[in-house]
Amino acid sequence: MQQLNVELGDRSYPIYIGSDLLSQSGLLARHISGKQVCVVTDDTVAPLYLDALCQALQGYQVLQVVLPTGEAFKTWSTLQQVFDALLAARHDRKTTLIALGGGVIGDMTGFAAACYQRGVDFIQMPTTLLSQVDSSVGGKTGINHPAGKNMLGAFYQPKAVLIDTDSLKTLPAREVSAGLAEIIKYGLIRDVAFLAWLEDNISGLRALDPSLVTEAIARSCQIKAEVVAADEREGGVRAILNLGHTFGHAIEAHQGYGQWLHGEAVGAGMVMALDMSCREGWISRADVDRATALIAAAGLPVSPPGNMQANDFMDLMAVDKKVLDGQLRLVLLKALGQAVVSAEFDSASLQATLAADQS
Ligand SMILES: NC(=O)c1ccc[n+]([C@@H]2O[C@H](COP(=O)([O-])OP(=O)(O)OC[C@H]3O[C@@H](n4cnc5c(N)ncnc54)[C@H](O)[C@@H]3O)[C@@H](O)[C@H]2O)c1
Ligand SMILES: O=C(O)C(=O)C[C@@H](O)[C@H](O)[C@H](O)COP(=O)(O)O
Ligand SMILES: [Zn+2]
Repeated sequence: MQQLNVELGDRSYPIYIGSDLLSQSGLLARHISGKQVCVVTDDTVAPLYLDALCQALQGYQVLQVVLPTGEAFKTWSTLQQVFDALLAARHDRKTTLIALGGGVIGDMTGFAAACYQRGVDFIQMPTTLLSQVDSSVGGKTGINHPAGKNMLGAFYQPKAVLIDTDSLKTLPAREVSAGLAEIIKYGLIRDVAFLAWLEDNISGLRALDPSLVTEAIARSCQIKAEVVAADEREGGVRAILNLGHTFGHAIEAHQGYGQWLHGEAVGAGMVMALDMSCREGWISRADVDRATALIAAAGLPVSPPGNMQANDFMDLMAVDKKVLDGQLRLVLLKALGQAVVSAEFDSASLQATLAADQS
C-alpha cells in the first residue's frame, strides 16, 4: 500500500492506494471517530462491493443508503434521500459518511456530509478510475443544476481517501477511458514527462495493467494533492485542474447529464482548449495534434457533439464558475505541461475554435 498526503494544516488527510483496501477494517477504524457510519453508494456498486465493506465495518452501527446510478441523479432530490435516511436512523454529529462509488456518489456524499447537522466526517472510497485519480481528492463536493454542472456545493475535505485498485476489475471500458481523460489532463497542465509516459503506456492502461494503473493513480493524486494544497478554494492556481472543463461542462449540460460521460466531455473539451491555445500562438499545431492523438488513443471523443453550435457553447459557458465580472476565463496552455488561467485571449480565437469544431 502507498500513502500520499494532502497537506492542509488541521484538515490534512491521507490518500491510501493499494489492493484489497475495502476489507481493511483497521485502516477504516483509524478514520472513524464515533459508533455510527452511513455508507452511501449507488445501485450499480452496491451489489459489487457493499457487503465486503459492511463486513469490514462490523462493530459499528451501519446505515446503508443506495441511490440510483448516474449523473442524471446528482440532484437535490437524490441528496434529500441521504438526509432522510440519516434522520430516520437518528444519526448524530459524530456519524461518519462513507462514499462508496464513483465521482457522482463522492461529490454528493461529501456535500451531504458538509450539510448534515452543519458538518460531519466523511471518507472517500472511490471505485471508478476517474474518482480514484481526481474527484475523491480535494474536497470539491456538490450537485448539478439544469443550467450548469456542480453549481451547488461546498469545499469540504474528507478525513481520508481509500483507493482500492481491485475495484477497477469490474469497471466497464467506457468508464476506464473517462478516467484516462483526467489522467491525461495532469500531464497536459503540469508534467510533460508524465504525458510522454502516458503515450508509451496508453494500451496497458486501457487494459488495466495493475502496475501501470497504480503508477498512474499515484502520480495523478500527487499532482492533485500539490495543487489543492497550494490553493484549496480555487482563488488562483487550482483552476488549472479545470483544463477542458469550461467546454466539457457545456457539453454535459447541453446533451443532458449522463449522455456524455464527464471524462468524455473533458476529452473533447481539452482538445478545444488546446486548439485555442494554438490560435493564441502559445503552443504549436504539432502539440495539439500530439495531445489529440493521445486523447483518441485513450478511447475518448476529440470533437464536440455535432448538434452543438457556437451559440450553445457561449450560452452555457457564460455560467461557468470561473466567470468573474461577466468575463469568461479559460484554462489554456502556454506550453505542454504549463497551464494558465486567462481572460486575456482574443475572442476571435474562441469563435474560430467553436466554428472549427462544428466540422
Ligand atoms: N469533486 C471533484 O473534484 C471532481 C473531479 C472530477 C469529476 N467529478 C465529478 O465526478 C462525476 C463523474 O465521476 P465518475 O466518472 O466516477 O462517474 P459515476 O460516479 O457516474 O460512475 C460511473 C459509472 O460506473 C459505475 N461504477 C462505479 N464503480 C464501479 C465499479 N468498480 N465497477 C463497475 N461499475 C462501477 C457507476 O455506478 C456509474 O454507472 C461527475 O459528476 C463529475 O462532475 C468531480
Ligand atoms: O478539483 C478541481 O478543482 C477540479 O476542477 C477537478 C475537475 O476535474 C472536476 O471535474 C471538478 O468537479 C470541476 O469543478 P468545477 O468547480 O468546475 O465544477
Ligand atoms: Zn473533471
